[in-house]
Amino acid sequence: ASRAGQIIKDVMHKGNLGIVEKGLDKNDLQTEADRSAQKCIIGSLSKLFPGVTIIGEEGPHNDQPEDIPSDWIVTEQDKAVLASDCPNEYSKINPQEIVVWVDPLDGTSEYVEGLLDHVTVLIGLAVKGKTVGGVVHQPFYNYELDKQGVGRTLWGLVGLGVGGFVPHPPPSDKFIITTTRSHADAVVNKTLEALKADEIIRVGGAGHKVLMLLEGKAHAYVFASKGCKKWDTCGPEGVLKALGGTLTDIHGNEYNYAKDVSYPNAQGIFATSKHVNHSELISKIPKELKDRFPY
Ligand SMILES: Nc1ncnc2c1ncn2[C@@H]1O[C@H](COP(=O)(O)O)[C@@H](OP(=O)(O)O)[C@H]1O
Ligand SMILES: [Mg+2]
Ligand SMILES: [Mg+2]
Ligand SMILES: [Mg+2]
Repeated sequence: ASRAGQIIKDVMHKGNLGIVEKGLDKNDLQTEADRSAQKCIIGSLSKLFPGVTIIGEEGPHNDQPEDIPSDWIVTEQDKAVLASDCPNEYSKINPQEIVVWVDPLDGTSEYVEGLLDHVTVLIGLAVKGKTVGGVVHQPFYNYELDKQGVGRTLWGLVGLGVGGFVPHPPPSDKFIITTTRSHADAVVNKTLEALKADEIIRVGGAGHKVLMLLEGKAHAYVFASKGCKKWDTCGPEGVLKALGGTLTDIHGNEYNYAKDVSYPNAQGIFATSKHVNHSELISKIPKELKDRFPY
């Protein structure tokens, strides 16, 4: 994830983002950074873990090894994480039961607009369809103060814990929701109104919004839309879950991350930190809004 983050920075510094619109949707962009970062992550992981299914946002991985620059292929692993004991529940997993969901650049709209700290690299780990871990790398963390910064990498594994950041509870004297800044519609906004937050913070990226929960800047991430996909949520959910938080659809059901599922999170996103009563908050969404999902 951090090598991909460096590639994302290199593309920004070169200045030609190579933007294309995906399909017919002017709100769904892809840049050279999305494409190259995915080659780096999937090229590296598929070499290290050939039996594991890896699914990336930017399409199937058809590259031959010689098509990927050799310095994009990472073989070293994080010594600090590997020094931890692997929880027992993971000691007998077959590679066939694992799916890795890769969002090489989350927050592409914000990357293009220069809101650089909204950008993250997301790698999620699912076993038998359930999210068990994740990595959220923020390449431009603190970039306005620390121009030479290397970003930061947050990780979590259910049963082991989290690393790369200091968890923080949200304020107890007000209720804050974070949501999309670039993909809102009438249903998204009506759902937010029903929850009666004191403050709504609109920022880019599914990864960035889960960061806000991890660091106590918001109580809930609510997005009543089918726009997010499995690669947007698996990685962030892994870190959140490892810290006792919850990410579900707007009915309160967990998503299935097995390799044959459809990509859209068609029933919306509802995520809370462990300091919030998830089901009580979901019960505040009016039935007529919930009944619109999936749509
Ligand atoms: N209506 C929509 N169409 C396409 N993608 C959408 C979408 N709504 C949300 N997403 C995707 O979900 C992620 C989080 O969105 P948001 O920042 O609006 O909360 C973004 O991921 P990417 O930037 O990786 O594509 C975004 O593209
Ligand atoms: Mg995208
Ligand atoms: Mg994304
Ligand atoms: Mg993306």
